[in-house]
Amino acid sequence: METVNNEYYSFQVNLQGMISLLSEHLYSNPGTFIRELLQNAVDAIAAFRQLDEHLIGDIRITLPDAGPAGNPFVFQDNGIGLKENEIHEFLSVIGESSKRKSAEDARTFIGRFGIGLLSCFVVSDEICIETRSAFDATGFRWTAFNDGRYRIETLQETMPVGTKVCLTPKKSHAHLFRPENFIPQIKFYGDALPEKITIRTGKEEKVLNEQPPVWLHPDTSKEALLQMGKELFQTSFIDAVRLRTEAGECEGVLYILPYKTQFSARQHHRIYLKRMLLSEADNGLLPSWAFFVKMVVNSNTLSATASREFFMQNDLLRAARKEIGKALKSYLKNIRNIDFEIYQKIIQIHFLHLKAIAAEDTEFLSLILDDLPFETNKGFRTFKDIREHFPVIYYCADYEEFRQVQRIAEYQGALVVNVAYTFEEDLIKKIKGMQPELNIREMSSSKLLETFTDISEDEKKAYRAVLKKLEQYTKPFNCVMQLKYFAPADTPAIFTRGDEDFTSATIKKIKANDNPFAGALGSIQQRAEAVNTFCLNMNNGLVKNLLTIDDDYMLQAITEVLYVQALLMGKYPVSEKQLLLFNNALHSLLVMGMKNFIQI
Ligand SMILES: Nc1ncnc2c1ncn2[C@@H]1O[C@H](COP(=O)(O)OP(=O)(O)OP(=O)(O)O)[C@@H](O)[C@H]1O
Repeated sequence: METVNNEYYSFQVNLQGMISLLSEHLYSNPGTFIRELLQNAVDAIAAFRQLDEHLIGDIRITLPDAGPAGNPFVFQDNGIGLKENEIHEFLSVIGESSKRKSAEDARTFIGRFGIGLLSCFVVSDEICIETRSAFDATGFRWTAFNDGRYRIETLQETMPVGTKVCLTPKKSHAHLFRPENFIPQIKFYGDALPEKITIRTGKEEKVLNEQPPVWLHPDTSKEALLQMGKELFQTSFIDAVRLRTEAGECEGVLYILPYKTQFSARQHHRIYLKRMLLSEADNGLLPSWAFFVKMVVNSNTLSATASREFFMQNDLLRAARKEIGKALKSYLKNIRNIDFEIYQKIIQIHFLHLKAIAAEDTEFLSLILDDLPFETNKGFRTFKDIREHFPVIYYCADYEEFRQVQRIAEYQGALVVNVAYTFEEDLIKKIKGMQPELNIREMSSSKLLETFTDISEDEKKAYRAVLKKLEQYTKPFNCVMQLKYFAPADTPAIFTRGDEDFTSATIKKIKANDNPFAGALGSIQQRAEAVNTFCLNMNNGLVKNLLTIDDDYMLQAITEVLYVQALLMGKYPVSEKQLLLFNNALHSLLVMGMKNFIQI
């Protein structure tokens, strides 16, 4: 293929377009220039420190005065500065950076893309930089305009080694330079920096980071770390765990939250890169199961993306995450022996997250299993309590199933565990494998129904008349009457809600399983959609006697009492109307009893 006119052309960069791209898309907040200036100053000091290891970093910021004749905005460092050729090479070429000459540079410097300085154009139409290199006696002034022009002058006056950035705030962004906005931002990004940051407003001068961050000091007590966590996140954490990784050279503190969190909840953290704040998002440093943790952490060797708001998702980050996960697990494994009170608090609040971990870690599971609480039809119980008190441990892996089954199980005195979360089902199966001596069985409504036996054809004939009467009594409650044999015999009746039990779905399921019981359920299926079921237990002596009673008045009263009693036993809400019915029926029975009418 031939080029038109046999010529090559160069791409042109529209600087205004670049600025708007950076300000509106890449950098999420207009205060980004503060972070970029700070980071350039820190990098310049780090570069100088390679020549003079005793250099004490000094960053001085002057905020502009309100009046037109007041101080301009100046951001000054005592870093390595720039020679004239470096000004042309690095400052004046977008995308060029002096910080990626060697592999070692990535360890030393935060910047690498050569675009950070452009963020100053978001807040100022002009950038003026005075700089003197550590290798030069002369200083230079570089003035750049947002239309792409720049100018270099030799400074007549002497200046110390370092760099001074002067900006003239745009009217629209002048508020960002006011002390009340600027100081919190610079503190936010620079509170952990080792370089001294001094800020001057009017005639006042103040050092912003006098104290080094306590969380980076290895001798800081747990109390002091907790206190710091409280100030930082306004939360009284359960515990503070020191953290150190080889990959990414991370160092910091993991805080255990004192409240329950959702699995999808995103926590705010404080993530630093080379001691400058990078982000409050977790950035993939925490394992996916660690939702109950907040962290303050600094990494010396992970890499930031160009937006400087995230870490690059690479192998090093993954290795660091693995180490953090390991450290957290090892803490959880040990805390039981170190501080049982803290351990119990963690279990009580974060058991769901711990179960998720235990489902994948057998050693961890065996350590905490007995203390883990499970939701059962008899309330929350620890596994120890469950295995000690119930010879058979039933479980339901589906919440709807659990809701259906728990009531019937309740009548039968059985214990059913709700393992609706996927990892809980995995967990219970794992426990089954680990402790085969335990009788752990899956339960479902269809399985429970299978334990109910229909009455015989002869019995149906014999009880047809009385059943008709009973149906009339329960009709106002939208109830289907049934006579079945089921355990335990001392439960006279059970109630199940139409949408919970004998639904067409359940019946379909039983049919699909080729269950011989399905035929017996056929008649119910037609009425199944909305109606409730009131099922009398033919194993129960009282029920058997009830069916032989001739007195309609008494038959109705006993039926109504049994009905409300079944509601109560199944933990269904009892309406005022039903309670009134119960009282009236009981009253009738008492009256009849007193007249010595009851002979059962
Ligand atoms: N305060 C400073 N002292 C010395 N050199 C500086 C200073 N600020 C900027 N520079 C020079 O200007 C270059 C461009 O700076 P810029 O902030 O645009 O990008 P960077 O810091 O290299 O990379 P990044 O875009 O990742 O921040 C730097 O590589 C550095 O050589």
